[in-house]
Amino acid sequence: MEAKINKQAQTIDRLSAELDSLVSNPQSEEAKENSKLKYQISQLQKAIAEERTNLKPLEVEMSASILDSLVSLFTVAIAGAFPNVPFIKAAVNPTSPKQEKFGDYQCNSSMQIAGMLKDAGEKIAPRDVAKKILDNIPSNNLIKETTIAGPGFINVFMCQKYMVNRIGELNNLGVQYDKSKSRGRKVVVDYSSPNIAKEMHVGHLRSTIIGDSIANLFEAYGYEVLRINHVGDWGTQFGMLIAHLIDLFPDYDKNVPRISDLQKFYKESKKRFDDEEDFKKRAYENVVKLQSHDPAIHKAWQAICEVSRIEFQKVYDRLQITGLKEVGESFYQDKMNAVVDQLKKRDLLEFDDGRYIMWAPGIEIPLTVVKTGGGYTYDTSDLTALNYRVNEIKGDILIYVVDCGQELHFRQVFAAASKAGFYDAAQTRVEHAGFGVVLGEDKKKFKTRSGETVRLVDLLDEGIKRANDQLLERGREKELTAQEMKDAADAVAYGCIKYADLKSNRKNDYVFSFDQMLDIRGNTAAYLLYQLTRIRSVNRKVEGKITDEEISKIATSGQFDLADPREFKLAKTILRFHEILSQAQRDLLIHPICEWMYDLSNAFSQFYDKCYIIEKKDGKEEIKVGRLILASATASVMEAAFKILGIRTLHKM
Ligand SMILES: NC(=[NH2+])NCCC[C@H](N)C(=O)O
Repeated sequence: MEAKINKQAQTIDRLSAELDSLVSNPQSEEAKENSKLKYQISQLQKAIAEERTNLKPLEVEMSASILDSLVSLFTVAIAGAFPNVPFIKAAVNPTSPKQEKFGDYQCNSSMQIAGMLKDAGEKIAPRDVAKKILDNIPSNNLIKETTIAGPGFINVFMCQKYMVNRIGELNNLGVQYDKSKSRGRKVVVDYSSPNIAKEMHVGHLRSTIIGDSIANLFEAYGYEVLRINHVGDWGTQFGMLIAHLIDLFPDYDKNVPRISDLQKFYKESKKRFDDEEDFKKRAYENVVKLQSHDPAIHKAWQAICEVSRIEFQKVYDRLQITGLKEVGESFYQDKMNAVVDQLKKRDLLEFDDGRYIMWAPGIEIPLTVVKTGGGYTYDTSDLTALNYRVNEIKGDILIYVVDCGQELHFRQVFAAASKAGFYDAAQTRVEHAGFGVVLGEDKKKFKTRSGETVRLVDLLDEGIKRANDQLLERGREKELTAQEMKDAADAVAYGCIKYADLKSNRKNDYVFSFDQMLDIRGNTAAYLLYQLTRIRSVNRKVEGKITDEEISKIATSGQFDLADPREFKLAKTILRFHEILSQAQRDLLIHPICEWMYDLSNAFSQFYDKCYIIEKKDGKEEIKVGRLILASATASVMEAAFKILGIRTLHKM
């Protein structure tokens, strides 16, 4: 019985998440008009309602995310107030800065419920709906007060005592992540994934940066995260690369070939392939030999992979990307036969002009599973990889951080895999987290002045140079040691490159601009890292005047208040941490974390300008301990957020 309820609860969660992402997906704003989407939404609502009716009574689920807790409280209240309404999840949002005087959060479900009641023939004004909802709010320690505004909005004011306790806890324990939902669950994140023997380009940089922070996010909440580098290390192009390698480096199996420029090597091979008949023939033979594991040819292939790997690793080392495990396309070679056999057995493949294709439900273009001549494709290897990740690795969540250009490919693969029974969407969350292309400041494809692809190492070098120049401009070499200067330049350069990417909605194209990303006055890592050093230095003001123990005692007892509106605002922003991260896990969008960090830093500045840590009263100094606690809580959540973004913080800069 318990297990059944759990499963239903999970189904509701999943459906709600699907619904939320349909409704909140910014790109689908116009598409909302789209009747297909509307239908989907109403079907989802119905499905949720059905699950709900089997699952009574609803229970309040309080969590570290204040928003999620409020949603739960209101959801329960609505179910209690209107047991016959086919139930929806309460719509609660934090109020915008302009509306803050009307409340901290707002629930606007009353109108919708009144509409649903009206459809069912019952007339009741939204404001009366709101009253009834409020009568049914379960007792809790979160809400201080509520008001009904306008046509039936419910404004929620947060309880200060609750906030004080949570801030005190942050001071004493640091950020705590609720791991109850992640226990024993695995997340597979496929990211970076460059191609062997080709230059790793800015697209792979995006994938690396975004993928790494998605992986960090799930890991923070206790999931077992597998970071998979699905490198393109297989395919017919290796035939020609191997032929060229054998000609140029006959001792390839003894010494790592010194190919300094793989791009050039690739181009040379291609040219010979196109021009020389004999070379072409050898290239084809190599493909066959590679597939049949001919030892010498296999070694040549490995040598080429090794050269690439060394190049990739340079980028990973500099960006401090760790834990990324290479499981490339070649890994699935021997597993593809079995998958194709299964598909054939289930009669899912269609013979079409020499090749085997597979139609996936709802998708106009079929997958090519077997090429004319028997070879496999990118579709085949991804179907196989998905099957492996679900059924061998036992992943519960699969995430593919790959450019939006491959959106159709992933829709095909996911739909086909589900049709083939490789996974059940009710059990396994499988998502393509796509991202847009990188543009230069001229809004054209990102290239060097001479039109070449930008080498990532060069790009990173330039970042370091610019960050260093900036530090010199600010005269920092007078304060910092040589090592501190180097650390600062590294952290600022890589931090800024990462942050600039992460702060824009990944689905959009993104303009790469060093000037913007390094601007110490803008919403950049440079600015935020600097803010963090300031926040951390607050303690210095009271050095020798109060001990950490005394501070933590006050934090524990909750004997401080948030009387000044700037203190209150800062506390409220700090406490949105888990709400923001919970949404990020739902949407796989990182930019709201950056927006929140910027808000947090602004809230801190406003607080710090007006709320003095030491106040003079009748000629006596009074230490405002609550303010110290607020500053330390700010630093804790900010550091935690930087960690998730994969950005190293500094003590001095
Ligand atoms: N499972 C995957 N298909 N992952 C992404 C691979 C990306 C591919 N190597 C590329 O550079 O475009």
